Amino acid sequence: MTQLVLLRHGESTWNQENRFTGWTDVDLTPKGQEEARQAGRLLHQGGYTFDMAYTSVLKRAIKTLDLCLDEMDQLWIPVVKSWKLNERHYGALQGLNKAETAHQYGEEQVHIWRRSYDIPPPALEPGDARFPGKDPRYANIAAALLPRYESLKDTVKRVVPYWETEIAPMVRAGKKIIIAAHGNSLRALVKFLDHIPDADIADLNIPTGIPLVYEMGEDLRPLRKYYLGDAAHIASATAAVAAQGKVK
Ligand SMILES: O=C(O)[C@@H](CO)OP(=O)(O)O
Repeated sequence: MTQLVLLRHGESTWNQENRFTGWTDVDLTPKGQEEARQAGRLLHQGGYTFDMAYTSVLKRAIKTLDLCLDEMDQLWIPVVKSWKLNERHYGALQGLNKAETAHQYGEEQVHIWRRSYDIPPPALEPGDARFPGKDPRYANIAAALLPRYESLKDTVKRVVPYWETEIAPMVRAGKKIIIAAHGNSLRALVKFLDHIPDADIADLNIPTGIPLVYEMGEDLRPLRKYYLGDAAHIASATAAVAAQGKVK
């Protein structure tokens, strides 16, 4: 049996402000930092240890991993950062308040933008200063590979090959891995691991800062998965993510 832990970053400033975030590199709030530390405490109390960690190139995931590993006294493990684990690129929605967008375009449209499998958000205009090609952290990546928007399906197309070529071989080799990433990059991975049909993925919401443990067979087929922590808190945090697209 192998084990894998997925961890969505703690609350970010734009989670707190209820803004579409995507590739915008916003920081954790104090609550988000505490969620990350609490994740580390739960993992430590549960006797978990890791050989390696993977995260994105966005500071809310990097800092979450750091705070979590600090609580576990495991800051020394190798950490690989990849843009392939970044959040879904939310295109021209990035920065908009989700409830205001629901007010303007309707809750149904916002739900489609947030949770449909293959309907993308509006693209960034050519020349938009937010295009990742203008950001030095993506300087070594061909501009054609960098998104101006992504549907979840597009996110699956970058996350799953990264899982298959970089992370899965480590898990197969018996390495204990934690992946600290984002709501939708983790939804993409969970969809793949659990074989969730396209039509059903809309119902999956992942709360911030709560470790999700997978127990897997040798073939990396999930046998069991569970969040660590208080069940009522996990349920309300998950429902709160789903409700972010409602008119307030
Ligand atoms: O804004 C985002 O980038 C994501 C995660 O915070 O939001 P949503 O849950 O609406 O897909």
